[in-house]
Amino acid sequence: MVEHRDGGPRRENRSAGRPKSTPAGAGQRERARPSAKSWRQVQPARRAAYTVLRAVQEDDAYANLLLPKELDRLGLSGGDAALATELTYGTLRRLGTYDAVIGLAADRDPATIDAAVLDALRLGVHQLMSTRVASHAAVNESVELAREASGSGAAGFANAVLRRIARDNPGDWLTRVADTARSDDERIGLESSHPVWIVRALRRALVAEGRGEELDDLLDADNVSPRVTMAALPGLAEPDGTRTAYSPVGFRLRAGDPEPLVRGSGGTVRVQDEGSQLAALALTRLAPVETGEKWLDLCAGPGGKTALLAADALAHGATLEANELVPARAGLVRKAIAPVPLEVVVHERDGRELAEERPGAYDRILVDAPCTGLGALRRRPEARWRKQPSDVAELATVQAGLLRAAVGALKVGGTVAYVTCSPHLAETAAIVKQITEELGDAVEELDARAVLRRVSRGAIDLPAPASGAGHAQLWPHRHGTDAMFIALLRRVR
Ligand SMILES: C[S@@+](CC[C@H](N)C(=O)[O-])C[C@H]1O[C@@H](n2cnc3c(N)ncnc32)[C@H](O)[C@@H]1O
Repeated sequence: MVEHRDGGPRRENRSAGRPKSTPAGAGQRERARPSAKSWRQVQPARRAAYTVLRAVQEDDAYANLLLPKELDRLGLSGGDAALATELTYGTLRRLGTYDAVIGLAADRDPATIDAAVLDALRLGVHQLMSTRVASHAAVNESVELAREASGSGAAGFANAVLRRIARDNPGDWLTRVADTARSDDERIGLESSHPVWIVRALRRALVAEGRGEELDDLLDADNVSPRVTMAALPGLAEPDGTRTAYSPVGFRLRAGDPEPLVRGSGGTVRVQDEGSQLAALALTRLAPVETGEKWLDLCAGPGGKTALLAADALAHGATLEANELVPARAGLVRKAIAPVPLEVVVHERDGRELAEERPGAYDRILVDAPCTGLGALRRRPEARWRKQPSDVAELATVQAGLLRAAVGALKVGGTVAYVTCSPHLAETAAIVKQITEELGDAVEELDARAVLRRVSRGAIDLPAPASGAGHAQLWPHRHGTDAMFIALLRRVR
């Protein structure tokens, strides 16, 4: 039986506890610098992907931050860069399924396989099961990577496992993997490569709005790279491409790399998920802005939404302050808003303290709260394996504290937008319910879905939750956005 943590692959050092007598893959660790010959044998795109996989497993690196550096270091661009990206992201996303396949093909728990060899196997399995790469290339280069990592014994082991996997088609392996599941949720987790606790959390969120039947589509969407969406800062730039369906400032490039357009625009055009655009605009456009309104972005780093708030504040004569707990991220906020000619003070504080010190000060506050990020799994390929159910409870305390403090910092009649890029009910509806119950008739929840329908360029499918609450939930499979949650609370006394 393949061992999983909640259906996901184990992340502990896979060498630990490995039986000394196990054969190949296990280890003689004849690790040495790759020979000139082996450097020739492994394509740079595969080598880049493998390097990133290793760093993600060993150093807790983030693939989306490390991969561009690795591409740069190896001088990869165009098709090679695209291949390296697909191999890295695809392998990381599908790790749960691939480890289960490897466990069956090797007839041993993947946790007992040398970690560096296991990563080489995962890269090979991804190519065999999910790409059109020729199987001899997928097998040979992964075997070479295993050899470099752990010697000829490991190469023999990797060769045997990958050839066994290559013999049958991916559908057969998926059926075998599904047959190992002890429950329906575990089966769904293994097939879709999601930890079981995340499968359940996503299902609960969909069921809450009467759309439980969309779960498979959502899990599939998590395994596909999102299309790049751009935002044109209102009043400072115009959408320059195919317009997106919902955001009035969103568009897609006709083709190619967004970087030259971003640079050429002086930062007034930027890459931004359409859901993030809508979340910011739901606050700035929920009602006409009165000149002199005071706005605050309480959890601003790295500043994507701050830039949109700043542009709308500038256009309508409002003022804006921003705050971010982590100084390095506060620096990113300053950079993000630099293209907007508006004076914005960026505080570096715990948002709860900052807001508590300013009772009744603001007309509009954005609380884009720190969260598990379960709504952005498609763009953070390793995140699903890193997050733990215990993270949710810890974050919920901070989220409730930030929202409570933000409401206190509103003027009477002012509005806070509570936003997360997670659809987990404990981080979304439960936080809003807790704070509205706590504050009683001091706050009212506005109809965020109606606001979004007004802001949106086109019709937007936002079912009402059975609870009757006013929030809006966006979804990757339905809207093509990250799963952003948006609730609007108005202070009424
Ligand atoms: C979801 S991110 C915000 C994303 C940002 N609004 C954007 O669109 O680019 C949440 C941010 O809150 C920050 N944060 C975490 N705890 C905080 C706290 N207690 N007070 C203020 N900021 C906090 C995190 O460092 C993180 O940068």
